[in-house]
Amino acid sequence: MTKRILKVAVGGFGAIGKAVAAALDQGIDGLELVAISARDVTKAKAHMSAQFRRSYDVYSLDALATTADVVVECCPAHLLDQVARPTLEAGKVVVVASVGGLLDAPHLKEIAARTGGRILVPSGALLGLDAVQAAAQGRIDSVTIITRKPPASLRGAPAIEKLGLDLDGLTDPVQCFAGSAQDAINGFPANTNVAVALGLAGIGTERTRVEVWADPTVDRNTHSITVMSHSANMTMKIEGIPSEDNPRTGRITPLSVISTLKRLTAPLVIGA
Ligand SMILES: NC(=O)C1=CN([C@@H]2O[C@H](COP(=O)(O)OP(=O)(O)OC[C@H]3O[C@@H](n4cnc5c(N)ncnc54)[C@H](OP(=O)(O)O)[C@@H]3O)[C@@H](O)[C@H]2O)C=CC1
Ligand SMILES: O=C([O-])CC(=O)C(=O)O
Repeated sequence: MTKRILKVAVGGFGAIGKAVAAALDQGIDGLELVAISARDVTKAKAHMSAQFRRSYDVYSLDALATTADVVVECCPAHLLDQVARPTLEAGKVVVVASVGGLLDAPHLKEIAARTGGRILVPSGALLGLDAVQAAAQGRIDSVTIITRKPPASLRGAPAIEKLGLDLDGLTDPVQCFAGSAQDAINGFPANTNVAVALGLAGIGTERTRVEVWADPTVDRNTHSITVMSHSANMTMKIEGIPSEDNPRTGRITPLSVISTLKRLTAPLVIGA
């Protein structure tokens, strides 16, 4: 019997999308890149012809599902629905990077339940979601995530604009937010997807406590997590190196997406 090859499309060609597409272009057993989506099509084609083994078709976000079995969403969060809805309506798999966008789109889960489509959320820039989900099968008492980022990684966040914080002038760490993951994502839509993922894995985004710090003393996107539960207490920390393309996004995030894609066809799955 021949192994099934899954056709993959990548929606968004920024820090995550380019890295995921590049890995697929290099060749991953069981997966085939068939299309990408980009806002600037000319730039994307130039990138592919300079950096990739071959060039791939460029589709609009909402058309990716017509050509692929699995669509990777890695575009700005407000476009999540354009990628995910048609993919799920077709009963296919969407891998979501903009996890925060899921909070505004409960209908996506309903569509998936109706059609047999699936929404997969990789660990992204976080760690330990497997253990948090295991603990959530029993009783979790509290979940806290403290995010410290180099000031440049927070540039453009609506909460920073609202605070009027001069990120370039910071010499000491400044707490920019304390509250729930549900609220954090509104102020930091490109910085607290991890907090939303943690909330969805554990006790929900309302009960998951978040702090965000602009910290000129760190050069990594640092997330420290504490979970108190009936089965285990956890303290976890990840120091992600910001990517060259987009300092808001750590280098590990596209690697996490690739790991999720590989597990779709792998004969042995660890940490499932
Ligand atoms: N789950 C997690 O742990 C993490 C999640 N994220 C989230 O993942 C998402 C992607 O992140 P990242 O790759 O860093 O973001 P980038 O901004 O680097 O890339 C997004 C890409 O989408 C493109 N785009 C914009 N509009 C369209 C459109 N209409 N059609 C096709 N493409 C479009 C942008 O093009 P252009 O640049 O030309 O506008 C850009 O290239 C974000 O929502 C981010 O917040 C990020 C880090 C961690
Ligand atoms: O890379 C990171 O540190 C995480 C991030 O931006 C996010 O969760 O949105």
